[in-house]
Amino acid sequence: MYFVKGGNSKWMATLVQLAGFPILIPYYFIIKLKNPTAYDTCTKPPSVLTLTAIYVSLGLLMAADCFMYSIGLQYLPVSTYTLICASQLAFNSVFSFFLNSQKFTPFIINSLVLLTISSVLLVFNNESANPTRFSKAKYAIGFICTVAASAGSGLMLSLTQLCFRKVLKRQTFKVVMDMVIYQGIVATGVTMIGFFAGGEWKIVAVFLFHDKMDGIKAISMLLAVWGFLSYVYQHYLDDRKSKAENRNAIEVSKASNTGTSREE
Ligand SMILES: Nc1ncnc2[nH]cnc12
Repeated sequence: MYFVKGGNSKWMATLVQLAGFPILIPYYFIIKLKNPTAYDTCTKPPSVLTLTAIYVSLGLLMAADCFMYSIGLQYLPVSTYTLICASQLAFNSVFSFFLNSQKFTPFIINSLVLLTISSVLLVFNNESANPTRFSKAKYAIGFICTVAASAGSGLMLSLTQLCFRKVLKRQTFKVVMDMVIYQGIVATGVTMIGFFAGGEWKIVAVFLFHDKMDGIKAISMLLAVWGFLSYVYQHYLDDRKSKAENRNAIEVSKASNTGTSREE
């Protein structure tokens, strides 16, 4: 809406993607008062230097990512942009495979194939996509930036998970909230510097947008939704399996306890 109605500041568009994190701060303290054990940890935390390095690098990655999303939003129609963004699931799976040993099951592969096809279809669809607003070159820049941003999102999530596993070694409420808030502070701070240093002060308010939906976009959207559902279904199966395994483990441990007490 902002760009369609004449807004021109990429920094401003980036800022609105990032600046919402303070809404979590009251929740952070309310939970602390209500449930102090959510903050308990047994292991020694990493040094301040290590934590700072993690928050700053992930914060910078997040700011760069949102800036590229802003370029994509500026040069692409919203439906095209949104469909390309669906590829972040695929990127997330690939990075999770390499960084966090996530497995590729048939449902995940199905999801990846569909999401990739759905995004690739859009490359051939730039004729009808908002023909008057931007040139082919800008469409290409928007496309590349949105794909790069989607890859960046997948990378960022996988790196965050890697940090939780290998460096922070915990996933308590506090550790997760610290990550979200400090990463948000770094990303918002960097973006504000860019906004003021770049001199992009003038903001045009916008209220409405209209975006055409044609045949290829509809098919692309269908594939993206199908791919996404496949991905969600795999997670549902994983969740069910892990719950069943937990139940079995509890039953086995109960049975072995009963056996031991009878022998005694
Ligand atoms: N994951 C994401 N997808 C699309 N746009 C975004 N802006 C910030 N994060 C985003």
